[in-house]
Amino acid sequence: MRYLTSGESHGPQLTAIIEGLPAGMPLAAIDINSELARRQKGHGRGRRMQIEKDTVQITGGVRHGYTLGSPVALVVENNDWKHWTKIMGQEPLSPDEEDEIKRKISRPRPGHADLNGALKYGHRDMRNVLERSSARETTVRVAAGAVAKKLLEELGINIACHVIEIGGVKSSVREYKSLDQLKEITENSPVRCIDPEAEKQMMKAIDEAKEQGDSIGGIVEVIVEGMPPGVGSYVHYDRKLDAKLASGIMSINAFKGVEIGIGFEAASKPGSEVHDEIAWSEEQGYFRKTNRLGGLEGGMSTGMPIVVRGVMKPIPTLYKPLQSVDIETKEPFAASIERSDSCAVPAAAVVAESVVAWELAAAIVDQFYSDRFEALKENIEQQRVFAREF
Ligand SMILES: Cc1cc2nc3c(=O)[nH]c(=O)nc-3n(C[C@H](O)[C@H](O)[C@H](O)COP(=O)(O)O)c2cc1C
Ligand SMILES: C=C(O[C@@H]1CC(C(=O)O)=C[C@@H](OP(=O)(O)O)[C@H]1O)C(=O)O
Repeated sequence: MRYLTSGESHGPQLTAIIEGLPAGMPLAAIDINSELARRQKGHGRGRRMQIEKDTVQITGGVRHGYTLGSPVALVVENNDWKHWTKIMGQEPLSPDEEDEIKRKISRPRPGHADLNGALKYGHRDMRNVLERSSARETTVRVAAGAVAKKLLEELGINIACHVIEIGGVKSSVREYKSLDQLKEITENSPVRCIDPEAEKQMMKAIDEAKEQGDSIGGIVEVIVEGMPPGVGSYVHYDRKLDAKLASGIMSINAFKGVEIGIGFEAASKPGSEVHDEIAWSEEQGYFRKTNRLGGLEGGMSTGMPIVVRGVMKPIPTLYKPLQSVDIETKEPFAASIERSDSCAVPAAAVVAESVVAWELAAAIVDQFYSDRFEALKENIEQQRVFAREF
């Protein structure tokens, strides 16, 4: 199963085409719209999020609320597009507008894709780079992830996310009764954090960064319950499930690191405090007494909760810009300022949840017979029974 996306940040729409979904899976726009709305929330977002009200149109692959097995096409229109038709070259310019509107972006922002993209594709107007390198594209990645989440949900697999650090403020509440409880709390938190004290400090840190024309990053965590054991494989590098999850997280704009389970902490601990002892019970079959390795061993799911974290760097566009060089004059200049978020970690948590959902759903669809959704459901149930009785 795979998908591609198309569309510019200020173009008319974003599109995703998903190939390889089973036939007969229930799917409605409402399943996707709720996820799009989650991605738009979060303290620290810029004005763009007030302009957009992201909603999806399913323009292919679904009939009477069920997938057909043909490619599923998802479209999200950009409300902001109507303000950009001239800049994006879709409307003729009058001679007195030419100079003003065709003005090139020539001062690359450190940390964004501007300069590398210009050097790669030869664009002297770096708007041609930023339009596609913008995280606006994560809208349709979340739409594709919502389809994956629907598939997982139907198979009894539950997924959630939360923010565990922003600008150095750490959440110290790491216990929760259930994933559903975690979801309920984070949906009501402006920073998607389950620690009310840390939540206040995180919001303060975001406001301070904004006031100072600066930006801050953070760490998000995704948890998945109900994965059957044995998804992925140890036999080849490109079938390892942990590698796929890491690649998915690293593909999100501004993500610079990934951890699975205790992650980097494993470096300083003895093996006896890292590996999870194996146990067995009649009702559960095999299980681990702890879950320090985050539900993955040997590139495969263990059946324990999958725990993946990702670190997001601070947003590169700064209202108090860093020094850069104008590519036309080669003179030093302050980097250009585009309207920007000051912190997008809460939104990025939803993106991380979506990419994890996608990678897990794709691994399942690729591993089990999945032309017919009902058959896939039976196969997953059989795998659970097989593992329990093994
Ligand atoms: C949800 C989200 C929102 C973002 N918003 C902005 C923004 O408003 N301004 C900005 O400069 N970068 C923003 N970024 C980060 C850039 O898109 C990212 O840094 C850029 O694409 C360069 O890629 P890299 O950081 O992965 O190297 C955002 C990222 C995410 C995930
Ligand atoms: C549009 C979104 O995020 C954008 C990501 C982004 C960037 O450079 O990555 C820059 C900003 O774009 P704009 O200049 O249009 O406000 C953000 O708003 C979104 O998340 O939907």
